[in-house]
Amino acid sequence: MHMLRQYQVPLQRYMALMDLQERNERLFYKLLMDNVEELLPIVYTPTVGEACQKWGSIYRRPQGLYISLREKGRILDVLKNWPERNIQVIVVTDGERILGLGDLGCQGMGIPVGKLALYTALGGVRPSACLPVMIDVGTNNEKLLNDEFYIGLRQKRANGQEYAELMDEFMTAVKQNYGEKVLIQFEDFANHNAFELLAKYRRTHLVFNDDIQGTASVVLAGLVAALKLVGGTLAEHTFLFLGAGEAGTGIAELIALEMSRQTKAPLEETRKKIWLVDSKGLIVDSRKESLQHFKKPWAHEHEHLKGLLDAVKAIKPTVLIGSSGAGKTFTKEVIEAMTSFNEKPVIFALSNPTSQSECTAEEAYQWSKARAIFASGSPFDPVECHGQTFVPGQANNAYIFPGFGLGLVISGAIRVHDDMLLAASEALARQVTQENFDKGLIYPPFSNIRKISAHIAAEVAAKAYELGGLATRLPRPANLVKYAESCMYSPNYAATADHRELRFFYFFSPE
Ligand SMILES: O=C([O-])CC(=O)C(=O)O
Ligand SMILES: [Mg+2]
Repeated sequence: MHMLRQYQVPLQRYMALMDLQERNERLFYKLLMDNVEELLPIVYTPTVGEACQKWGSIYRRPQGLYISLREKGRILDVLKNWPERNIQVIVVTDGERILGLGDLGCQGMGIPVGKLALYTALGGVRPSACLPVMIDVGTNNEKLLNDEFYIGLRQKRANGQEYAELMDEFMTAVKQNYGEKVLIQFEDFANHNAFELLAKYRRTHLVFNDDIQGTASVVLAGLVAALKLVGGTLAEHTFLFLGAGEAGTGIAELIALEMSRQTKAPLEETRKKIWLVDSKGLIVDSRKESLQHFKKPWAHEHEHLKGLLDAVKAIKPTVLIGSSGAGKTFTKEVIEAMTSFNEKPVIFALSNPTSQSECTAEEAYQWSKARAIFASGSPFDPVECHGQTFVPGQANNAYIFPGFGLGLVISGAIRVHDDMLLAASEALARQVTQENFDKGLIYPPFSNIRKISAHIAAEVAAKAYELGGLATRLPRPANLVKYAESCMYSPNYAATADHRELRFFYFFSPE
């Protein structure tokens, strides 16, 4: 840590950490686990975003498996080249929508690498059981296509049938090579592919879309916790989203589902409490014909309004959620409007990395006269405002996916069910202590994440057992929290450490 801290530039810390991961994986994880709050912003958002933007020019080692269009027809062979056989979690991207940074092509590999580092550090999945995959179908990013250090295919993105066939070959090969209990996490695909891939493979594979489902679960947990501070039930609140893509519609649907469970009202009714704004304005019934299918359920009766501010003034939401990937869109006027009709406006600026955040923590607290309940996707430092210190929450799917995946792995689950997302969400919300609430926190600190993940894993596994046939690890362990904890990788040197590491250890140790 002393050496890392001497680097002033976050990207240099990132590179030093990636070198350490290659050189001494165990020490890398020990460091990450013991200093999670300090190192998360390096290994993960925001720094990982910058790393992806510069991936080609900081490249040292592959770190994961690159599968390109040129391997079409041979993907199974390519998978067999990966040195580890016993894979439990794959994070795969095609790089088309990396965080809120857009199409970064092959350089998006940084995201699967970072997510899987968190699977191990925060969720306790063994490092050797994690496989980062980049499906390289080209990029539409001109700057990258002309960049001498770009490492991917220099062509425009394949789409349509060619794309679908490549993905299908990959999905089939994964199941053939690793069996049906391997978890495939889709990450940072563009909207037009993300929804389709999830719908297509959720019935045949163990798949989880982190941007749709993970984000939904973490935000619902934060909202449930926020209700303790603002009062009322979910159904008594009105929600407005800026951004109607994977995150926005995913969160909206999970909120509607939870409302429907609580009030017994049908989904079509509970959805009406939720409004979405996209790049063309408020989503309303008169736009229905031209809307993409995942936006249609949110086209309620209302006159069409073009801007966010007009929508805020007309809908008067109690909760405002930014999920558009576009930074600086929660302006002073928008936050002041939210504050004019809410005692405590709930404001979530979810887009990543920090540069794409809809507003900063400081802006949210200043413009709301310190009344906002604020959370963001990327971390912000505590803010001094009106003589008080506010610690913003980090509504990031990193709270959910490591524990969620662990729960699937330890129960031997073969499918993901929406009820598991609600269970994960409840488990996370339950981990917020009175002490946290007293400080205005709606998420527990990341320093407790291993314990939080064990609880999430236990609830997800419990659901898998409850939902008959989804869990294949039998018999069901009696105490699932203890069982989850006992399964978690820890970076200690055990007596059975492999020879290479032992040699390394003895050579350098003074004894
Ligand atoms: O990676 C993150 O920090 C959260 C996420 O999934 C995204 O922004 O796409
Ligand atoms: Mg993502």
